[in-house]
Amino acid sequence: MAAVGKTVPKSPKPRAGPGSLARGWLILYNIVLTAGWLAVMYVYILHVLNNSSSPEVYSGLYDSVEVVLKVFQSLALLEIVHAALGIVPSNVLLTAFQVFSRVFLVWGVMHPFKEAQTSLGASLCIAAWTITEIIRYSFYTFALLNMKPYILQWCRYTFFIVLYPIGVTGELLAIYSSLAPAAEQKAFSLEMPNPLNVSFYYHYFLVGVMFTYIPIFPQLYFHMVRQRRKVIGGVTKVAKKE
Ligand SMILES: CCCCCCCCCCCCC/C=C/C(=O)SCCNC(=O)CCNC(=O)[C@H](O)C(C)(C)COP(=O)(O)OP(=O)(O)OC[C@H]1O[C@@H](n2cnc3c(N)ncnc32)[C@H](O)[C@@H]1OP(=O)(O)O
Repeated sequence: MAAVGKTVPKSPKPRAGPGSLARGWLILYNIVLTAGWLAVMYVYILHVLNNSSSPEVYSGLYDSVEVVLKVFQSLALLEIVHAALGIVPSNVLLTAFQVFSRVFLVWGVMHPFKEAQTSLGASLCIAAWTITEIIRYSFYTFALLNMKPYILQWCRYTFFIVLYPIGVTGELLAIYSSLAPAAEQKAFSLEMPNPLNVSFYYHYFLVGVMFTYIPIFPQLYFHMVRQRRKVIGGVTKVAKKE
């Protein structure tokens, strides 16, 4: 019997899922993105198998995956839209940091600079992104279909522990490889004198981006640690008999 005067803890309200139109869209989106990243993985593995004994094994990898990578990494921008519209309960800011950093790597670092394309960093981060995204989008698809295979859920909330550091190391190495060519070519830079009376040096901007990883990466990482605790790491509370 509940004691008089004692407050009974409220159980959290179950969160409403997306409406049927949004749900249909998300299922389609997640299936397409799973297929896209599977295609990246297929091309990646094929490239490695065909070049296993040559230095091209990592230096030529970007050329092989370029088109599929660009398409499917860019489609991730829709994730920010999903979070902003509230059709998925993700944090908009964290999602934006996560997606922008990758889209920026693809279009602002690898696309313009051969040195970044052929760096070890590029193949490291592309491998980490690919494994993460195949698991993540397929997990979301199953979840929307009211199925949550435990193995997939476990991978979704565990692999990041090693894949995040690998991905970030790869990204930083790729940006680092682009610094010298960016400075040399004065790429995307604006020198004085000019009518706007401002100067902009892209290689300094790239250095600035590298520094932003210091405050932002731990936030993303510990967000995932909290998600892991919430989803698979919870302690089962046994109700005490009074
Ligand atoms: C000029 C620009 C410069 C920018 C500079 C920025 C610097 C940034 C530095 C940081 C660098 C990071 C680099 C990243 C590298 C890598 O990715 S390496 C590979 C390893 N990576 C990972 O493992 C990624 C892990 N991160 C994420 O998954 C996300 O990005 C996240 C935003 C951090 C995840 O958060 P969240 O959305 O909260 O996670 P979930 O638990 O999965 O989802 C919460 C709920 O939302 C539902 N949901 C989300 N998306 C979908 C979807 N597409 N479809 C359906 N449902 C979705 C999900 O199911 C959850 O719902 P509930 O179960 O009901 O809670």
